[in-house]
Amino acid sequence: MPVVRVKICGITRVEDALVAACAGADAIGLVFYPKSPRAVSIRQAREIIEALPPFITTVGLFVNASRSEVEQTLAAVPLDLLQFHGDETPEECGSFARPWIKALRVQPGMDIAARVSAYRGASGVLLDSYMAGVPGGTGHAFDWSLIPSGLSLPLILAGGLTAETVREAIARVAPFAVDVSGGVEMSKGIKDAAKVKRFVERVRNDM
Ligand SMILES: O=C(O)c1ccccc1NCC(=O)[C@H](O)[C@H](O)COP(=O)(O)O
Repeated sequence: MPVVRVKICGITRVEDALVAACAGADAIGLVFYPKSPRAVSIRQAREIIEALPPFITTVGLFVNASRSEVEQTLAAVPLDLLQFHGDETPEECGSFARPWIKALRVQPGMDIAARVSAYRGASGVLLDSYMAGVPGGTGHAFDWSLIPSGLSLPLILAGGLTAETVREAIARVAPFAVDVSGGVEMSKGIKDAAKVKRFVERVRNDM
């Protein structure tokens, strides 16, 4: 069975980043979207990244941010990968000389394969739940049967995953990686160490 990578998104505290790293997560997500309850400042982001051990990918998440906002963040924070979670075009996403992934929010009737193909410069595509007025971190799953097979980019599955559902999700969707936020929290932006550990264990199929 191929290894499924794990990203723990919406990290706001050094201790939660360390829990994720020690649990075996491959990546952490830092939300640079001021309206999010999980938003981090430049200073917070730097402190979190400086505390990390090596080999953990740091992902900066943006929602329709201006070019200068992204550039200022990149100049101050050592991010490995950008995640665009809004209406950014492929050209905008690819204009920062940094690897990037694009989040798409799945709705019935959407031509997922065509939307994914449009972002061909991406390192991967993250499929997330659609909820009107909420750009991400909804805590809700979407209908995985809508995902076509043979997508042209590595698939990162997100949306309402928990330790209880992630094995079924992997079995049904066979993603390259899974992404979780709300399912490993005790409150918005505050991760629950036991849930983080359990989630990663379940992905690794250790328990
Ligand atoms: O977390 C947020 O508040 C957020 C706000 C705006 C855009 C994206 C956001 N989060 C993205 C994620 O945390 C995940 O990539 C994904 O949406 C899964 O979240 P969840 O359903 O809570 O597991």
